[in-house]
Amino acid sequence: MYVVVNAAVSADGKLSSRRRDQLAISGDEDFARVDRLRADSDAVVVGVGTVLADDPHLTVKDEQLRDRRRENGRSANPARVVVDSNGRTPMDAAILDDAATTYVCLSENAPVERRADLADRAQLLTAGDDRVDLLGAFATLQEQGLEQIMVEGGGELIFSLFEAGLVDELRTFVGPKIVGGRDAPTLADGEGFVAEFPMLELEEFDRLDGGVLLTWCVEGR
Ligand SMILES: NC(=O)C1=CN([C@@H]2O[C@H](COP(=O)(O)OP(=O)(O)OC[C@H]3O[C@@H](n4cnc5c(N)ncnc54)[C@H](OP(=O)(O)O)[C@@H]3O)[C@@H](O)[C@H]2O)C=CC1
Ligand SMILES: Nc1nc(O)c(N)c(N[C@@H]2O[C@H](COP(=O)(O)O)[C@@H](O)[C@H]2O)n1
Repeated sequence: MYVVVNAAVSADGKLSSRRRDQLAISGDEDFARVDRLRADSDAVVVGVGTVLADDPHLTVKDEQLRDRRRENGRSANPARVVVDSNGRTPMDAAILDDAATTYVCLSENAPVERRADLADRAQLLTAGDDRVDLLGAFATLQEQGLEQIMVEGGGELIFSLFEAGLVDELRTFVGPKIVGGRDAPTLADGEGFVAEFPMLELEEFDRLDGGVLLTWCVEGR
């Protein structure tokens, strides 16, 4: 399995504003790059915080990219995965439509009624007692044949994935905007590291959309 985390941050490192609703940081060029990365992936993963905040669809937008996937014997869209300990994904969430297979990763704590509802629209997998155990969940996704994984956020999930040692590559678009706010989400939130910080090696940097795309490899992976 190879895990790429992709996110867009403002020049001051925020994923969105303190209101935690969807904020366009990328421009057209970067959104097109993200679409190509989705098209190259077997699955696109987000945390339930992103589902509740953004209601993302997580599909490939460019028809030619979807056609190319079909020509290669793949589904038009990659699978979608939401990490959701208690089954909080709303039944009318865009990721539960029939545009792609969706996996909901739950913990043992998820109420039976929520499981029953979600099972109508998604494949359920369970890992962890109170919170999703990411190592367990990602191992199950790999058993399902999902090898090339793209993670789109948000900050809580990205931190936990680094903590679990699951990230191979980080692609960060840094956009020309200041958002500010001590409570605005950043690329890696969670509890934060105080020692044994994950270290990165810069592989590439490219100017686009008035900002910069940074491609980092995680040391030791
Ligand atoms: N600019 C960008 O590229 C992007 C921006 N965003 C923005 O980010 C914000 C959402 O981010 P955020 O609030 O951090 O939410 P996340 O999408 O990171 O989801 C976090 C939630 O996932 C669940 N979860 C389950 N297991 C774990 C685990 N092991 N580790 C971490 N989380 C786990 C938790 O909820 P529970 O306990 O209920 O399971 C947790 O609260 C929004 O404002 C959105 O707009 C999001 C994506 C990309
Ligand atoms: N790459 C990127 N740039 C931004 O500026 C963003 N706000 C995001 N957000 C992510 O894209 C998801 C929306 O996907 P759909 O268009 O609905 O398919 C959103 O939930 C974030 O994960 N990404």
